[in-house]
Amino acid sequence: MGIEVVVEGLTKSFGKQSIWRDVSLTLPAGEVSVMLGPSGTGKTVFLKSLIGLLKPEKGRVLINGVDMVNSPEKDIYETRKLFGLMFQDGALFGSMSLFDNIAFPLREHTRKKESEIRRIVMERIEVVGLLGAEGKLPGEISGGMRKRAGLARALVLDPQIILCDEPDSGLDPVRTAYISQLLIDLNAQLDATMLIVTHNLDIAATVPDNMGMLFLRRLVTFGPREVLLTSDEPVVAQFLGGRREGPIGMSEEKDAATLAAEAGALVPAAPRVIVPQLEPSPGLPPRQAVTRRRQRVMGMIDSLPPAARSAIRDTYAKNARAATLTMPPAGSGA
Ligand SMILES: Nc1ncnc2c1ncn2[C@@H]1O[C@H](COP(=O)(O)OP(=O)(O)OP(=O)(O)O)[C@@H](O)[C@H]1O
Repeated sequence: MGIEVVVEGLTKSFGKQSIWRDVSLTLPAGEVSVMLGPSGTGKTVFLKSLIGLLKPEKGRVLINGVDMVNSPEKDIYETRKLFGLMFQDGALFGSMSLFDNIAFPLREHTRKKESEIRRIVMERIEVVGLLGAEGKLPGEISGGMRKRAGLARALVLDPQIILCDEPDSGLDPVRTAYISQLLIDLNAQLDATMLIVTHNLDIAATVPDNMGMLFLRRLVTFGPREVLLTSDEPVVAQFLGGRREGPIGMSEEKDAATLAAEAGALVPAAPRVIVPQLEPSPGLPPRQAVTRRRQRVMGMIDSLPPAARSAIRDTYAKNARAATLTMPPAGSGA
């Protein structure tokens, strides 16, 4: 099963530029979480801080008792092996075939024989739907295929925590839908803890168990997906509605005068509908995170805002009805 990641009071700046302050959240073990946020709010910096590649000035990132900010470098290095990372552009070596790219972490970090490496690499290539393309160079395939190759490479060391930085960037809506399904399928197969950074509203609406949003140097919210999807915080509503009206401007933050002018002319946003979360593809095992998440969320339900509470109760009631409908009738012998 995936491992819980506990982030406490994380604060990061570059020189005088503050990126975010006092970020605290827990990525529940084996669940899928999404971090949203306008461009430049430090989502990639957050991912890099989780694996100890960037050092926040304050706070802790606890994984199996190791603090990825303050522990000795050798402990951080060892713990980093639990992660699989998928970068925005796939980050593949241009002169190596897809096979060699995907085999790279195994050749670099393990002493496995070439035959064993071949078995693992081909298995991962099959999982991401790239069978037949293993001999190609990254320059000879599409952006979507490069992303999937990047994902296959992130999977070869059997990661327990998977971080994906904008898995949808540069993809058309159909390819993005495939990537969304692939992420859910991977979660069903590996039961790994996953954090996906994205701007994509379809991924946000259909993939995660939990969602958070970074804006104006702080974590606006993080929790069960229903909390963000029903939130009436102006910044969340604007982002999820994909609207120009609201606190997010072209250069992140609008000035007070523009906001006041907009407030007068604001058309009420359409009510948001919560679409069902994706299920694993037929033939795959159910996601183990589902039962754990349900227990966890029902345990905290009284502390959530009323709109989120009723959305969660609705979702679980619908799931229960669906489960009853698919049960064979009593006495049918099926
Ligand atoms: N190594 C670095 N040194 C200095 N500044 C940096 C460094 N890495 C990132 N930054 C700055 O931190 C800010 C946040 O960058 P980041 O890439 O994390 O944003 P993001 O939310 O992932 O954006 P996008 O959605 O556009 O990818 C930017 O202003 C960027 O210039």
